[in-house]
Amino acid sequence: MAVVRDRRQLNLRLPLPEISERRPRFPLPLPPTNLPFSSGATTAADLEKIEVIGHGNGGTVYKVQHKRTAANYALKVVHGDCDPTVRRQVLREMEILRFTDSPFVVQCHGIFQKPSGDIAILMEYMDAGTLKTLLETKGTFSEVDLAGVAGQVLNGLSYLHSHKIIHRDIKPANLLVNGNMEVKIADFGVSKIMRRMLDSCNSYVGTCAYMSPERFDPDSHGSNYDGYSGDIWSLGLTLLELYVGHFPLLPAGQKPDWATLMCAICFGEEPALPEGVSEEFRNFIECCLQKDSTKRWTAAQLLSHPFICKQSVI
Ligand SMILES: Nc1ncnc2c1ncn2[C@@H]1O[C@H](COP(=O)(O)OP(=O)(O)OP(=O)(O)O)[C@@H](O)[C@H]1O
Repeated sequence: MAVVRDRRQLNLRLPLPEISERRPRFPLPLPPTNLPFSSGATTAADLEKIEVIGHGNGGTVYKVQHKRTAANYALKVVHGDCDPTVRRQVLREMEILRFTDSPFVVQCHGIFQKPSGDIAILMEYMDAGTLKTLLETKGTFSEVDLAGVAGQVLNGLSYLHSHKIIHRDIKPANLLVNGNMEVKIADFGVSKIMRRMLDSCNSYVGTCAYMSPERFDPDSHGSNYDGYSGDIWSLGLTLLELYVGHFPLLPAGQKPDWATLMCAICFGEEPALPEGVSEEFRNFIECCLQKDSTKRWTAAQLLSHPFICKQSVI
């Protein structure tokens, strides 16, 4: 991780990706404009760094406060001289975040670039951490809580998939939570925008523990799988992990190495739920974790599953 320098003089002149033939043609809404940073005259000097939230592959995320409004935000800062792969991931994340506008996807409030090339993405601040940290600090989730989580993530995935965006890295650490227990999808560094109907989605990116069998071993599952169903597999594993308290394809405490994961995901039994769970939850998880991706339900279909619908009418 590169040393973090002072970036108070960031300005708002970011050369956003060129409109080209390969840009998506779908009418994604632009981010809302009623933001404290919508004026080109505003600089990142208006933000005060409060603390470091965490470090990722791509840089450092700070909690910052807007001096005039006292509103809190998260600022992800990435060095201009970072590894080219990391830079590509940040640009991809920017490209997606600046277009998406859903209550179930973390909101982007602005993008800054320094002449040095350092980039900063200003996002809404999710003050309760991630589903991973909640699992670690508060323990496993009840079925009722999981139905709430699943409904929100499915709404986010349904939005993304309807705009031809595949997340490709759904896991507890990439689902942010705020104090109202609102869950939002974040971290689009390895996502893919399906620009044309025939785009294939078989590249090996994302966290392999949550990868679907067809992504792990595309040759055995046909090389042109659509990718959307891979997000559903990852969601199923995520929910199961939040329920049982450990990565569900391996015994508790076992560290997953690549070969063990490959065997568990591609050749192991379909992940099973423990005794005592409701029939709705068991069936919901089965709909997500079908090894045959063509049998997996879509995000839109899962939103009508009794496990989700039953909870929303209680
Ligand atoms: N909008 C946000 N609000 C609150 N915390 C955030 C926000 N965005 C990211 N974080 C937190 O900041 C930390 C670093 O995030 P970042 O996205 O840079 O890396 P990562 O997801 O941990 O790892 P990587 O991107 O390398 O997979 C994580 O703990 C993440 O949960």
